[in-house]
Amino acid sequence: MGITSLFPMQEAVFSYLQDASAKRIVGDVILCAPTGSGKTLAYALPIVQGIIGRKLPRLRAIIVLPTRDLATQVAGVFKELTGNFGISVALVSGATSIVVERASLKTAEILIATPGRLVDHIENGDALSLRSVRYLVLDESDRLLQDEYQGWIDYVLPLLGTDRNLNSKQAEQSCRTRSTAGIIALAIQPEVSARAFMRSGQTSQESVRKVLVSATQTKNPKRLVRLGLRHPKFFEPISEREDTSLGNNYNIPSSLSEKAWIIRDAEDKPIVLLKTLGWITPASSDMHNDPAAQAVLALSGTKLIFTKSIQAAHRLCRLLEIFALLLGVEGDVIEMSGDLSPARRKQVMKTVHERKVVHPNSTVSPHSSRFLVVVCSDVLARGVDIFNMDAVINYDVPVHIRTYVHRAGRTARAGRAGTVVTLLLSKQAHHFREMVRQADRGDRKIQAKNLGLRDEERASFIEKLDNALRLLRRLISRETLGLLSADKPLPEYARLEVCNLFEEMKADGWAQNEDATLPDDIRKRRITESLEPAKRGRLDLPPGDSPTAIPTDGLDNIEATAENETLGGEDEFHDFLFSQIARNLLSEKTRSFRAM
Ligand SMILES: Nc1ncnc2c1ncn2[C@@H]1O[C@H](COP(=O)(O)OP(=O)(O)OP(=O)(O)O)[C@@H](O)[C@H]1O
Repeated sequence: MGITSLFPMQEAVFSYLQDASAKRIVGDVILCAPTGSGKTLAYALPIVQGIIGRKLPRLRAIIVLPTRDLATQVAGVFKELTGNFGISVALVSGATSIVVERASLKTAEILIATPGRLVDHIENGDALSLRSVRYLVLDESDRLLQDEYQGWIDYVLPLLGTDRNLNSKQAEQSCRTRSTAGIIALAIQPEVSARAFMRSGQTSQESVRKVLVSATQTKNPKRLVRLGLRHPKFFEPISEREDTSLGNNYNIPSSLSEKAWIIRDAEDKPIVLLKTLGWITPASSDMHNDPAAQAVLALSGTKLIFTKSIQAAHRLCRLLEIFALLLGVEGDVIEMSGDLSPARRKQVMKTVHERKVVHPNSTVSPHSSRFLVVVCSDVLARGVDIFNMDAVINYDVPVHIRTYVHRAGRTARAGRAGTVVTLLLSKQAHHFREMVRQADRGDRKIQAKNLGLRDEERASFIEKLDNALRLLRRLISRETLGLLSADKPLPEYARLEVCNLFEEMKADGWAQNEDATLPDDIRKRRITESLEPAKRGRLDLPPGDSPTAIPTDGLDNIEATAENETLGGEDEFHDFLFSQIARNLLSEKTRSFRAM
């Protein structure tokens, strides 16, 4: 693991939990610390410490995470920590068959689970005794407390620390009643009722400590109350602000540099992205005056590009694959989204962690000077720990500040430097500014710049972009018709088509690398094709391919995203309720990690 000392936040949480366990102090924990600040170890260490030396192997801790990928990641951390102590860690997330999972439950002392799979195992009466459970951790708690997941809480909570023969239907019923009563009481008379509510109904869970972990803790009282927290202890970073009663719920690492490029014309967006990636550079004479020149990130290294949907990620990935060939840049572009098969996702994650090349037709071996660009949907936005991520680019603006915080948090982890760049259309800039302002981030600033293309630049590049988009359209169209696998790297025929654009691009000086040549496999194939027209005909696209609509920036309709970005009235109501609870109940709140 290579960790020599603990971060202050980890020390604070560790010593509190150790002390509280030793003295049998009742109290749950709410940990709200920046992305990449080591929250996993903060709760994992005290849990493991508490189990070491226990003679009877029993299930002592359940850690719940919202996705399979995150559960797998956290299970890895626990396995590393417990390796030398013979503590059994089980993972139930659907990553392996239910039979294999069931077998692992028999001896499990620490269980890492996704909510659905956890309920499945309990419902099926699998070898899962919850009687000795002492910790319930909700990692990414705000996500786990969202509506679509809440069923699992109602189901699991009443069973913790009890014999499992408690009728689950009864338990569910009692919990529902309690929650509804609680929220109504809070709304009417926050101070008195909520205290009484939090004290009540804890009979079955007295011995279970709940730990809520996120960089963006929920402020929604309805969601918090149903957990029946007891004397919650808040851990959050020191705030300079006077009014800290609500705490800073959106934590950004201090080593993160935040930028936003405002783009006037939607169709310039892909070109601005290429510039930001350092794939195309402005003429050297412009370097001092052109803001784009200062905007460019280092070409090498690993970057993560977020798009608004699975489809958008796929299109952008394809487009970048095409441009990587056209511009002769040395690196790899890969896609990561929920649409990929589990095997492919695993392979991509391995690649990202190891920074290796996965494309079978990639000819260059892994090297630090080669870049790796991962284009993804929000599947990678939360919790995923990628050690060597140099920058995050929001190609599509995030629709909520929470999403912004988590996406940005994939870089600048564990005190390292990192950059997040958000590409904004002029129309979106106002909303984005408002969203950031409402997040109440103290003195943090996002460096914003207008970043258009000069007319001559646009004139010279737009034709290449059009050609690339035409090729992209045909690719997508073939995938839609089921003639191509969207799960594979750029197919052969598309790479051949790229040849036709390549020389043109190079002649016009757009190639990032002056000496760029086509990869050998394409060059050889191209010569063969030109000698054998019959064969070439087979590779060409059918004439009837219908183009897929690619509006505005040439990729998708961005304006639709901007319109969806509003904070609902319900959120405001919950914010109000939460503020009441926070002021009235949580006076024990820890204001700094050190001042415990
Ligand atoms: N004390 C430490 N010293 C050095 N590195 C550490 C330390 N603790 C944790 N790390 C490393 O910091 C990285 C981030 O840790 P972790 O994934 O727990 O962050 P997190 O706070 O949960 O982030 P997120 O909110 O994004 O989920 C990991 O690679 C981890 O190994």
